[in-house]
Amino acid sequence: MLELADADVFYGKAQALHGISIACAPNEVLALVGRNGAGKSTTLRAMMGQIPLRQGQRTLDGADITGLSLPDSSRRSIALVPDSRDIIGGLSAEENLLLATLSHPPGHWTIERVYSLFPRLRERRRAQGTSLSGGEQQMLAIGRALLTNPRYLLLDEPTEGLAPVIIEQIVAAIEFVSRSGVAVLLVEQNFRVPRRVAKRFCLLDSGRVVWSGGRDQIDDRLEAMLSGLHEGTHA
Ligand SMILES: Nc1ncnc2c1ncn2[C@@H]1O[C@H](COP(=O)(O)OP(=O)(O)OP(=O)(O)O)[C@@H](O)[C@H]1O
Repeated sequence: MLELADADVFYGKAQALHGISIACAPNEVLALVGRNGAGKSTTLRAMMGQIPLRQGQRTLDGADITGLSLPDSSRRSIALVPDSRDIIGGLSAEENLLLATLSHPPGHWTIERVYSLFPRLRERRRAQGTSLSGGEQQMLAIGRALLTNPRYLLLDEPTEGLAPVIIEQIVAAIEFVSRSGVAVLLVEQNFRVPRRVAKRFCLLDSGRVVWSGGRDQIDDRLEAMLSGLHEGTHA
C-alpha cells in the first residue's frame, strides 16, 4: 500500500495540499480527478517524493518513507510519468529506454516487453526524441517508467491532448499493466478515461479530497459533475 496521510504541501508560502489522505492498494487502478489546479499533480509529486511534505506522512507497506528522496523512491518501486513526459530529445527512443535500464536492476520489464506493449515504439526506436509525436512520447515515457519495474505507477494526465486512436492504445496499456500486477495511480482532468479503467476514485478540489468512492457509488448527478470537469464545471 502506498499512502499519504494528512499531507500538507506548500509551494513557497502558497499551500497546495491541505491534509490530503490517499491510499493506493497493490494491484488497483485508483483515479485522482478534479478540475484545473485542484492539486492532482502535486499529490502525485508528493506520492513520488518529488516535493516535501510540510506535515503528514508518506508510507509504503506501512513503512515511513516521508523523507525518502526521489531516486530512492524509484528504487523502492514507485515510478512517476509526469505530464511533461521529460523525454531526452537528443537521444533516440531506444536510447531513452536504455538509460532507464542502466539505473535499475533487471526485472520483469525489458525493452522487448515495452515494444510488445507499444509496437509503435519498436518502429520508431531509432527516431530522435524530438521527432516523436505526442502519443509516441507518452508511450516512451510510460515504457521508461516500466523499465524501473515499479509496483506503483503514477501517471499524470497520460491522455491529455492525444488523438482518440492513441488514447485507446494508452488505455489498453494501462489495463495490461494493471493486469500484470502493477498498481496504477491515474491523474486525469477528463473523467472519460478514469471511468473506464479505475475501480476507485478520489475527487480533489482546492487541495482537499472532497469525495472518494468506488465505481458503483457514482450516481447520475456525480457522473454528470465529473464528466463536466474538463469543461470547467466546478466541483
Ligand atoms: N511549481 C509550482 N509553483 C507554485 N505553485 C504551483 C506549482 N505547481 C502547482 N502550483 C499550484 O498548486 C496548486 C495545485 O496545482 P496542481 O498542478 O497540483 O493541480 P492539478 O489538479 O494537477 O491541475 P492541472 O490539471 O492544471 O495540472 C495550484 O494552485 C497551482 O497553481
